[in-house]
Amino acid sequence: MISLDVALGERTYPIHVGAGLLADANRWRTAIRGRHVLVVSNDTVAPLYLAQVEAGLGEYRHANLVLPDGEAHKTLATSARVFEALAALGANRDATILALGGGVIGDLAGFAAACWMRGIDFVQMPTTLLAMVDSSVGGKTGVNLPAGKNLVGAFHQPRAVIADTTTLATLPEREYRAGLAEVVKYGAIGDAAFFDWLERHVDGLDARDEAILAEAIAASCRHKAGVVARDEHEQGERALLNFGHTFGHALETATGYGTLLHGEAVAIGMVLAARLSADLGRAPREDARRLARLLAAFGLPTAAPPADPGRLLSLMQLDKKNLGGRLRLILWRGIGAAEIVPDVEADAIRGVLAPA
Ligand SMILES: NC(=O)c1ccc[n+]([C@@H]2O[C@H](COP(=O)([O-])OP(=O)(O)OC[C@H]3O[C@@H](n4cnc5c(N)ncnc54)[C@H](O)[C@@H]3O)[C@@H](O)[C@H]2O)c1
Ligand SMILES: O=C(O)C(=O)C[C@@H](O)[C@H](O)[C@H](O)COP(=O)(O)O
Ligand SMILES: [Zn+2]
Repeated sequence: MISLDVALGERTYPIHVGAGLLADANRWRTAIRGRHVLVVSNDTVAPLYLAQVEAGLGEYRHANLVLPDGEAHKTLATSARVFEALAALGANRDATILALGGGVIGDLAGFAAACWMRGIDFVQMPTTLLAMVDSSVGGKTGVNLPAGKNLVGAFHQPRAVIADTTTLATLPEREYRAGLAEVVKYGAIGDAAFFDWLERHVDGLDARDEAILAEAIAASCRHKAGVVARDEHEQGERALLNFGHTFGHALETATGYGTLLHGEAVAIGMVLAARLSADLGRAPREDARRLARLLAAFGLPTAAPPADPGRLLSLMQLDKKNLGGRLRLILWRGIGAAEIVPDVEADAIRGVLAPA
């Protein structure tokens, strides 16, 4: 097992990554402070893993809420179902939500935890690669609106992250590959040596080699934990974690949530951001090609599906990073170096959005 902390003073919390952790209730029960526990999961994950979690909940007053699966359900309406379940359980301020699932469940259950009685504890129990390396860490919680991704949300840190890597055995191939996109992101934005390492370990990661995968998850969590500890509320450096996301979120919204997986949209978004950086003379074009090659080697898409560039641009205009009506994007200086660019010309963006 690998353990590391997200260092946030009194709110510091552990990330545990290892095989069999869901069944090891002693590991995660210490994160539960009160008597009431609501387990939030979905109808794909619950049949696989809920029993293991329930077995560890002996003396707690607990209930389960099993939601329909899918990004299309990461909505305000679904959060209302979590609030209703908390009310039915009689959950007070010392209640804890256990979020058992991928990033959709983590974001949604975390958002409900941030809102219920103005904030209760929650524990992230990620079961996808993407959730283990990214969404379970850092306290960004929220839901989508038809107008855009994650437009309603709160920063609310979990009490612990329990990543049981045995759950990855049942993760479908396409979802696994989508998780690799966020792993590549860490190398692309801030760690050229890690990027090189990923290039050398494509086969091992493809094969889900246990040791190589554990190293990739640990490295990703270390990156994210470091950034979050230094800039919890995205006043600066944390925005770099959004590399590829302004494009990616616009594509997810434009194509209807769930058509493109988040990781796939981010893969395409990173390629577009890298190409835009090269067009603007900020990054070597060969680095942009190298990034696209690595993503393609992981079986990820690198070109946008048909979508109206005007609509994409208007969706990008509602991105949370924009200030003063200006498009503020995460661009690139090349492998291992991303940067915040405060005022990117719409015409330059149109250039990379235009169908090839
Ligand atoms: N909060 C953050 O910092 C952050 C970071 C990255 C992504 N996100 C969000 O995370 C979401 C994407 O998360 P995701 O990629 O985990 O998608 P997801 O939660 O939809 O899970 C992917 C699919 O895998 C299934 N699944 C989950 N675990 C499984 C398992 N062990 N075995 C079999 N099937 C399993 C799910 O039911 C779902 O069908 C997006 O909404 C994205 O915006 C948030
Ligand atoms: O943790 C962060 O900060 C990130 O940006 C991580 C992203 O991978 C993630 O998709 C996040 O949900 C995007 O946040 P948003 O602020 O753009 O909605
Ligand atoms: Zn992301």
